[in-house]
Amino acid sequence: MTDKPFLRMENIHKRFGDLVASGGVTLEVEKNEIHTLLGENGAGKSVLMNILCGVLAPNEGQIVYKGEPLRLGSPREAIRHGIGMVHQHFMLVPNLTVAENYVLGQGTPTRVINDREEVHRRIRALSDRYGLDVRPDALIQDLSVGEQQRVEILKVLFHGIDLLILDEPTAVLTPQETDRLLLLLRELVADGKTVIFISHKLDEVMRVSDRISVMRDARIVFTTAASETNPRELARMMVGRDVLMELPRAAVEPGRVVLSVDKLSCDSEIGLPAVRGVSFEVREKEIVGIAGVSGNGQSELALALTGLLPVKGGSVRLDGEEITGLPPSEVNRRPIAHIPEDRHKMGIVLPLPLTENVLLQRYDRAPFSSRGLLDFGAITDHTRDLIRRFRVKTSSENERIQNLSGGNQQKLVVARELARDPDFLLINQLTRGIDIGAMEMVMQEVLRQREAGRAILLISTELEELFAICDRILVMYHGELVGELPPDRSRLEEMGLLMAGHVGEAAARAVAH
Ligand SMILES: Nc1ncnc2c1ncn2[C@@H]1O[C@H](COP(=O)(O)OP(=O)(O)OP(=O)(O)O)[C@@H](O)[C@H]1O
Repeated sequence: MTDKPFLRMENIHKRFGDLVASGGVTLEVEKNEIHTLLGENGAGKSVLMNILCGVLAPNEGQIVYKGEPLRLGSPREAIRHGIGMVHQHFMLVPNLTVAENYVLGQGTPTRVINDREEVHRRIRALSDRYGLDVRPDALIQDLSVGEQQRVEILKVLFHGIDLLILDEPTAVLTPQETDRLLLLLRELVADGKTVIFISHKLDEVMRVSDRISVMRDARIVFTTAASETNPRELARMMVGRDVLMELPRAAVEPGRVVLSVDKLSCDSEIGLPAVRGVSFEVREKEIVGIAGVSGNGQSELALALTGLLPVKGGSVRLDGEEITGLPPSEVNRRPIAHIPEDRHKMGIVLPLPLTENVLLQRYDRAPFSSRGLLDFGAITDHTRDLIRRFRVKTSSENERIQNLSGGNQQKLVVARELARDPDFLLINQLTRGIDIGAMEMVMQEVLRQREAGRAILLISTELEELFAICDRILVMYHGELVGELPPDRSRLEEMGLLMAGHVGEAAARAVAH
């Protein structure tokens, strides 16, 4: 046993203009461990990992890997050294098969690339070994998010990696998929691999990690064995203060009905029944939650409410006006704000600066334009105000939004939508990718919207988020609303039963309350 670590990133500096993303980071990772990187949004976790996998070059510092200095010119070189990364946003080509995607990564010897049977055989063998359920000839576009995640992981294994980096792999997974992934990571480590894991979810970090390092302001400030810490200490190390999560809620009486949905039905994009006759109302000064395992019609419900998916039956009324089936451009003229599930697909335009992303769908409205002319002063002032209020980490309002960290992109989308002054606020996954300190701030902002009289529908797979801010929670299962519960943590078990479709059992538990 040598005392040299498996990996040492030493005094790593990375600057983008004036912005310091790594300010002299030193990180040591031992062979055969799961080492978690924690830190606030924009702390520099992804940048550091992008340096380790050859996507970015550091300005200073060195990497020593397996006792040798490592200089990487590209991800391909990193893969050749056995280092592979699964990024926050999947990098698969949707209209190619799994096997075709794998051989696109050129780290594989040419002989194998040319031998389709051999590629398929290796994929099947790895899939069987780790129970990944990946079919080599499946088209990526036909796979669920969880399946695509497994395809990404198997891709890295296919290239023979020893050090696997996963950047927020559980952000879009269901709790069941997360459990499965965490087990897989332990199996990989038992098989001699080493894992670096990034997540904002402290419970899973505590469950899976051997050691944990916390980044703050572009540096590592704390490294510990998981067995010697707890979520509270980790939160404090990340954010620099205690994080409460018990948010003060003003007692307000719900007012008039703002959104009224009656027997609404719609199909999914591939034509299967997704929402089956759901009815509910959302009133002023009320946050109504929709809980459910993802894939039970919640996404389609959000799209149907905003005109992005055709309605098959039923009606949607906003402020008493029938808006069922209106095209998105018309819905957008109504006082609705929408925080979408997938910010990259719907929330933002990556190559545009923050100012123009704030302006999306509002370029023809005061205060951003008057008499057909854009008022750049007003746009800049408004964007700066959002950046300040929501503590979005960016070098300036003119930065392209793609250069912001994932959590900071989400904060900007939330800030933009809350500032629209809507009557009805539709939120599908509020805190996806957001760190725990910012999560508290964002949830407080949503509560403020409630007090200001908005009607809010919060669709979420995060039960903690729903319990923290909702007034009542509806549970969706197989396209139907199967129950309603108060946001009372003692009813968690009932909620779990409803989410799994065990309506009768849940009703039996409810009698006990
Ligand atoms: N290509 C780039 N150009 C300019 N700035 C960048 C670029 N890439 C990253 N940054 C900046 O570097 C800082 C660190 O970003 P990074 O993505 O590493 O954060 P993170 O810790 O992974 O955050 P999150 O938890 O939100 O994913 C951020 O302020 C980000 O805006």
